[in-house]
Amino acid sequence: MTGATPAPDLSVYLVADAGQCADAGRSVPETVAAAVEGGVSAVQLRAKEAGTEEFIALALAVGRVLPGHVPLIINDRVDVAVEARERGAQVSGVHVGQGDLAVEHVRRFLGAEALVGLSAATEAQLAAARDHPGRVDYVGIGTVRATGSKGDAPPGLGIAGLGRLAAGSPLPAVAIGGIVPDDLPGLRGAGLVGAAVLSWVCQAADPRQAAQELRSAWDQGAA
Ligand SMILES: Cc1ncc(COP(=O)(O)OP(=O)(O)O)c(N)n1
Ligand SMILES: Cc1nc(C(=O)O)sc1CCOP(=O)(O)O
Ligand SMILES: [Mg+2]
Repeated sequence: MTGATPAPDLSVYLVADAGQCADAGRSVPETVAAAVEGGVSAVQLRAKEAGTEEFIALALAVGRVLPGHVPLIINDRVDVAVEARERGAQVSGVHVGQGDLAVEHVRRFLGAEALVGLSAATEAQLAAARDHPGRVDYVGIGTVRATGSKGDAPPGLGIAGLGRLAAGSPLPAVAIGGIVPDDLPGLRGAGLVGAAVLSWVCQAADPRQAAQELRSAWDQGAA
């Protein structure tokens, strides 16, 4: 029997930022393991300051603490994703922004089965993502509100504005930027397939509890 690969669960999507984990005094694998216990369903590894070997080692270490059903997505660096896979890590895909390596090249390096995410913050970018020859699997739309976690983040759209953009997107859309648990029922109700979060988890005193709050808020949005 054949069947399409099931769509990954991006509902509570941790963007594990190496800088923020370090600032909080925790390793990235420690943060990720706690967050997965708390209910995170997808993990993106973001390490803006890391050298290439350091980033690959981090991907291998995070891969070791992730259960098989939680996809590991690498931020920006296709080379890191390819090499981490080569060394045995289960890397599901890569997330790129508008200024990063173009999706068709990401797809060429990672293959048809890979999960490729693209940031999109306008109707034009969403339309381009939909028609992209490299096939985009999901879009990340931001920001919900201003955030200190990304210097060049797009302006805050609010839940309603973000929901309007997502409603016009045929691709599954994940929200990002300034998200806290109280936002999740509204985002889910507006048609987003998930909420991507950095600081709420990475800077939390207790990342497991922070993730649990996100999980129960998302699940509550189904009621
Ligand atoms: C899920 C998700 N959405 C958007 C982004 C932002 O990506 P990008 O615009 O490339 O910015 P950086 O994260 O690379 O600074 C994301 N990472 N994840
Ligand atoms: C990585 C990133 N991308 C954004 C976008 O809008 O594309 S906002 C953002 C940072 C989100 O961090 P926090 O959850 O701490 O606000
Ligand atoms: Mg990027």
